[in-house]
Amino acid sequence: MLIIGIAGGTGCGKTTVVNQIINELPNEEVGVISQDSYYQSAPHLSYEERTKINFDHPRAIDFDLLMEHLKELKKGNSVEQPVYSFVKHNRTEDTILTHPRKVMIVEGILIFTHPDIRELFDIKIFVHADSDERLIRRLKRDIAERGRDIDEVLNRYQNTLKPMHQQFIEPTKEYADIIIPNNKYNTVAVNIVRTIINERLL
Ligand SMILES: Nc1ncnc2c1ncn2[C@@H]1O[C@H](COP(=O)(O)OP(=O)(O)O)[C@@H](O)[C@H]1O
Ligand SMILES: O=c1ccn([C@@H]2O[C@H](COP(=O)(O)O)[C@@H](O)[C@H]2O)c(=O)[nH]1
Repeated sequence: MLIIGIAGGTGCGKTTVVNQIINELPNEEVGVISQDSYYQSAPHLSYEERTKINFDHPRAIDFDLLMEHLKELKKGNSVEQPVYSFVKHNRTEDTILTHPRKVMIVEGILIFTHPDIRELFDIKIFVHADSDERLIRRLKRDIAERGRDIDEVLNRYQNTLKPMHQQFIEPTKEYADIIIPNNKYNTVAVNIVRTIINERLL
């Protein structure tokens, strides 16, 4: 199994890049795991309390479960990937049965901060977009898709997202084998990664 890690700050375009990469690849050969599915479950907290969680700190992620699932997939076993609700800020009751594939792509803002998880990646890719681009994209996306308003996004950006990005996410760029500039859609980079995957699938 080839495991590719794709990291980068919120709004840099990780999910979009992954979708572009896997589009046109046979879906029985390539699977995706999203770090977002592994936000800690917090059913004991009220909605109000959950809105105050710092979701951009590594402790917000259930890395133990993510590690366990990646190891199981590597062994050839299927896992139940949790489903997370950004609207409720909580893990849902649902899971997605995820089967091992020849190529597994793992994407998320903090996946390169965890040394043992970093070790599992055969290829590490960091997607870069400037912080103003990322903020604009995040504003539009979170208002359109994640039930937020402009104040929520800007407050979170100033209070946690920006400092956490600088402390935890940006420094992990140094672990990357490939850095994809993504201020604009980068079809050349997407095609290069797809070529690498296709070679593995031959
Ligand atoms: N290169 C790009 N140029 C303009 N908009 C983009 C680009 N890549 C992604 N987007 C848009 O920005 C938003 C955030 O992208 P997304 O892929 O969800 O980022 P991430 O997964 O890194 O948070 C989405 O609405 C997406 O359509
Ligand atoms: O309940 C939540 C959990 C996370 N977030 C934010 O999501 C991003 C990471 O997801 P991307 O898809 O990479 O943008 C992170 O910056 C958290 O702040 C949230 O808003 N609510």
